[in-house]
Amino acid sequence: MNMIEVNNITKRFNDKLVLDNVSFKIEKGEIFGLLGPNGAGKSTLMNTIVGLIKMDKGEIIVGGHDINKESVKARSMIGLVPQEIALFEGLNARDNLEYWGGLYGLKGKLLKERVEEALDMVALADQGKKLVKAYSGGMKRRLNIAAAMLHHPEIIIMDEPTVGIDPQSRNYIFEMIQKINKERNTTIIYTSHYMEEIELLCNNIFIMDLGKEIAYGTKAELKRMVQSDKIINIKAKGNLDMLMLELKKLNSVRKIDVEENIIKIVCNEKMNLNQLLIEVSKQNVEVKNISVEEISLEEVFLTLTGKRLRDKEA
Ligand SMILES: Nc1ncnc2c1ncn2[C@@H]1O[C@H](COP(=O)(O)OP(=O)(O)OP(=O)(O)O)[C@@H](O)[C@H]1O
Repeated sequence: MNMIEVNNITKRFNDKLVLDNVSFKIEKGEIFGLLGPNGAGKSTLMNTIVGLIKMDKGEIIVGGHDINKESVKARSMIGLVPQEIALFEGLNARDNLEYWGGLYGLKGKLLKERVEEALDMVALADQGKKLVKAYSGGMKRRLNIAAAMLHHPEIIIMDEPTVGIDPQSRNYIFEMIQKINKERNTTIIYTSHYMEEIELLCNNIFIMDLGKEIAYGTKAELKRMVQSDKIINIKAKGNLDMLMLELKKLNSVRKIDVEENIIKIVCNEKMNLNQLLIEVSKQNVEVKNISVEEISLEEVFLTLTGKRLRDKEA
């Protein structure tokens, strides 16, 4: 069953096209990864799915409900964890969650139970009485996630939940996502510009940049798109610029970079190692080491877009 259908969404801010005919489907119980560099349009897309931003064209169906026509029903199925922390610093964690639970219509014993359950889920049960202003950034983010799950939504959307947090909180968040997905079959949309997080958590992946689909499919399918590619690393000393110029002339070379003393060559299946070695031996370089690597999602992105995923903190 499709939990979310995004059909041909287009959105402009003034004259700027921010979402360009985006479409995908997410099945119930999937952990769906939305990956793209800063400014790709991820937050705009998430906010459109929850109905906070109106699309110019297209259609979004959440659990069978059109977000424009049956917005209350559609929105009630979603717990959104926004990028910005939405907590009262002067209240403790429990009081914050009680406030949010109240907004979802929870009260009395059920509200108390859900608050304890959510605190437990994000491993903050023993910190519930602490004022939020005394929390670390990672703890705040975990509490923010707890707030989004109080009403047991069928879908949780997390907009870059691990930006700028400590590794321990990041691990708690990963464990929590996997647990809630396994135990409650919650559908998760996880947006990130960290390739390794998407690779670890998600079954299906949508890669976007500049508002457009770059690639969409399972991890295996995405890797298969550039499957015949391999990466050859040559560690060498000497005139590497000259060597790179010569190697670029080979038809089988798709991309070539140099970092310190290592030349990294992304090449297709036509690459003949002998030919490569002949080219290398013609140049005035001393080869220290040659190795062949398996392709990663980072390389898939790089090969498809010609760009490295920019890091938020960079
Ligand atoms: N309210 C707005 N008005 C005008 N332009 C906007 C608005 N919101 C977003 N944009 C622009 O739309 C583009 C996509 O932004 P968006 O925040 O959706 O990207 P993102 O992939 O979530 O990036 P990040 O990882 O930095 O959060 C950017 O160029 C941004 O400047």
